Amino acid sequence: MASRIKICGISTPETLDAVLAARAEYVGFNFFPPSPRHVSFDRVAALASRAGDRISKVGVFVDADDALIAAAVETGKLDAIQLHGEEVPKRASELKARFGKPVWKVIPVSSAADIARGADYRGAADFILYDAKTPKDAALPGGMGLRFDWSLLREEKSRLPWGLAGGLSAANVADAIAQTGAQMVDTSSGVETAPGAKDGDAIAAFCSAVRKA
Ligand SMILES: O=C(O)c1ccccc1N[C@@H]1O[C@H](COP(=O)(O)O)[C@@H](O)[C@H]1O
Repeated sequence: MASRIKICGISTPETLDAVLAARAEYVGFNFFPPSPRHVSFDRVAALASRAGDRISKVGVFVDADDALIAAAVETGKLDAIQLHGEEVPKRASELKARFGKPVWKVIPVSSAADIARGADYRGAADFILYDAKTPKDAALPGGMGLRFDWSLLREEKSRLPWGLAGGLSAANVADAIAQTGAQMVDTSSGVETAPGAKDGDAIAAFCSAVRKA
């Protein structure tokens, strides 16, 4: 079965239409203010209503408080909450209980020990997304086009559904799927011409490469 696809960091109607046309399963809206892909509430309301039920809408949060997540869930009509910060398992379970939405926990990876941390979220999160660890002094914890050593995923034992992110593009996603068997692949900067500027052709090429993989 083809891997599911998430295109993350969508902030314009034109690029949302490209994601819909390419039949990705998930679109990501970024609620981390320092990100070049951050969306305002006004904008996300318009995007959510344009998308309707044609795609699952995932909100990306970095150590956000409940008030921000509540406003985003409501305004962006979110179907899932992606935690891309240092949220511990207890925080993931609290958010799952409070909002009644699937919680995706991102695990930043640079070693086998990081992959093992996925199991800590059993019973707390619904889905694990393995992404490359960004440098300590980086402005963003994701969205930097960095890859990790995919062979580390051979040790994946969380027993949770999981996906792969980090430096994926149309050029390497088939190889990533072949090497890891990822059930879902997620990209942001790999379908851009500049940080935050998504490219419709690159989105289509990415989705096509996943389906051919
Ligand atoms: O994209 C961002 O700006 C971002 C900011 C803060 C947290 C997460 C962010 N993006 C996520 O990171 C992955 C990997 O990005 P990339 O493909 O390597 O550019 C992306 O899929 C988003 O889920």
